[in-house]
Amino acid sequence: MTTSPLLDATGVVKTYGAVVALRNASLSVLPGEVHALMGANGAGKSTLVKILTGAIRADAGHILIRGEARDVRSPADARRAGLLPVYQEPSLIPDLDVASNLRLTDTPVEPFRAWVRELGIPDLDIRDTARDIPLAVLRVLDLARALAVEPDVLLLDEMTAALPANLAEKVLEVIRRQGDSGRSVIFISHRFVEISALCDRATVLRDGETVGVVDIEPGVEERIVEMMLGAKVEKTRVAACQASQAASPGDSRPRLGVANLRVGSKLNDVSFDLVNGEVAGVIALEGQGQDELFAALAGSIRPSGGTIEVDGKPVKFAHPADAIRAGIAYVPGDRTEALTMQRSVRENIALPFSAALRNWGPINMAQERSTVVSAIERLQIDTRAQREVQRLSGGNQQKVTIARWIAAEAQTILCFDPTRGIDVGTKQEIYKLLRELADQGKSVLFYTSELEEVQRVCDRVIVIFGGRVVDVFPVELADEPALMRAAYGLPRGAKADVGILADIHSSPVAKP
Ligand SMILES: Nc1ncnc2c1ncn2[C@@H]1O[C@H](COP(=O)(O)OP(=O)(O)OP(=O)(O)O)[C@@H](O)[C@H]1O
Repeated sequence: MTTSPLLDATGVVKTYGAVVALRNASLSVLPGEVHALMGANGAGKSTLVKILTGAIRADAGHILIRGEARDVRSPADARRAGLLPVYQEPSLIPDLDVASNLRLTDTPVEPFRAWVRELGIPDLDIRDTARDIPLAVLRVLDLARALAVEPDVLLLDEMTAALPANLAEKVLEVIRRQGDSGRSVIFISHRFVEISALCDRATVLRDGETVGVVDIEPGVEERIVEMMLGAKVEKTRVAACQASQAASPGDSRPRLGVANLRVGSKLNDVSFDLVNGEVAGVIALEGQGQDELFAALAGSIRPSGGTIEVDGKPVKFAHPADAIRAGIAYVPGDRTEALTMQRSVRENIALPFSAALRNWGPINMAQERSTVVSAIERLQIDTRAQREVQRLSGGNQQKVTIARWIAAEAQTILCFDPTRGIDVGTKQEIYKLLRELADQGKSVLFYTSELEEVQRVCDRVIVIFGGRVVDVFPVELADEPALMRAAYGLPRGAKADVGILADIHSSPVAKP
C-alpha cells in the first residue's frame, strides 16, 4: 500500500515585479518523512516555505493537505492545518521579553520550556528581552515555539545555519525524533552532512522550478549539486583549495597580537597572534566567548583587560570606526547587523568608501562602480532585486556583507561564520577568496560553526572553551572528531560521547 502525502504542492508560481521567485515549484511530503528542500541561493526555497505557511500568497498553484485542497491565506490558516515554520531570521519581537512573545503567538508556556531544555538551553529566563539573547539561542527558541504546538509538518528554513555544534546536535536529534514519531519535517540546509544524516528524500529547486526529487542514499550529493547548479556546475565546482602553510616568513611581527584579553565574565585571558598571510580558524561551542572576542577586535565592545596590538603597536578601539581605520574589517554573523536593508546592493558594498571620505570632494564613481561590480561578480550575487538589500534572498544578503570588505581591501578580515546560508557553489568561491586574500599577504580570522570548513581554508585553528584558548591545532591535525573533543574542553586523545554530530563528523561522506 502506498502512503498518500501529508502535504502536496504543485505548480506554485510567485513573482515580484520583474523577479520570478517561483516559476513552477512542487513539493510532496509523506507522513513521518524528513524531507530536504535544496537549491542554490535565490532558488526560491524560502519563498515556497512562506507560501506554504501563509506568510505570502502565491500567484498560482495548488496545495493539498491530507489530500484536501487548501487555500492557506494566513499563518493562522497554516497553523490550523498543522503547518508551522521556523523562518531564516529570528522572529521574536526584539523589544519584548520571551514571555510576551509567547503570549502574542498563543504558545503554551510549559511545553515551550520543556522543548527549550530538551534543545540544550537549561537556564533560559523567559523574562529576558529578546534583543539581549544571542542569535543562536533565538533560533532555538523559535524552534521550541513551533514544537510546543505539536505541528504535523514543521518547516525549518536553515535552522542549523547559525548554530554551533552542541546546539545543532540537539536540534538534529529532535528533528530525527519528529520523523520517528510520524510527524513530517521540511528541512532547508546547505550542509550535506546534515542532509545525509537526517533526511529521507530531497526536492531540488533551481531558478524557481522543481528539477528533481531524490532518495537520500550514499553518493547522492553529486547528483544533487548538479541538479542545483545546472549549467553553472562546471564554473562553480572548483576544487577545494589547499590550505597553504602560514606564509610571510620574512615578516615575523604579527599583524594582530592579542594578549590576556578579557571581556567581563565571558572572555577570560585569551592570547594568540595572527600573522599576515594566514587564515586562522576559531572553533567554539555556543557561548564560549567567541562573540565577545570578535566584538572586541572589531571595536564594538571594550575589553575589560588585556591588550590588542596591530603591527606591534598597542591599540584601544573606542568605536568600530577605529578598528576600520586600523585596517580591520568585520563580517558579522548576523547580517542584519551589517546591512542597511532599505539601501541598494551597490550602496551597501560601497559603504566603507563613502564612510572613509575625510574631505568633501568628488567620489570617484567610475572606480567605485568597477570595484563594486567585480565584487558582485566574484561572489555571484543575484542582483535581480538589487534596489533594496532586504529583497535579496538570505544567502545573497550574506554575500553582500562579504563583498563589502573584499571591495574595501582591508588588511585584516574578521569573519564570523561567513558562509552561513551560502550555497555549496558559492562556498567554494568564498574559501578560494579567503585563501587568495591570505596569499596576497592579508590576514583572516575565521570563526566557523561548520567544522569541515577548517580543513578547507585554515592554516591552523584556535579552539576556545569557557572563554579561554584551550588548544591550537595545525590544520593537519584538525580533523573533525579532534576538533569536537577540543571544543568540549577535553584533552587531545580523550573519547567523548558527543552525540549525533560526532557520528556525522566521523562518518565518511562525499563532500561536494
Ligand atoms: N520581497 C521581494 N521582492 C523582490 N524579490 C524578492 C522578494 N523576496 C524574494 N525575492 C527574490 O526571490 C528569489 C528567491 O528568493 P528566496 O529567498 O526564496 O531564495 P532561497 O532559495 O531561499 O535562497 P537562500 O538560500 O539564499 O536563502 C530571489 O531572487 C529574491 O531576490
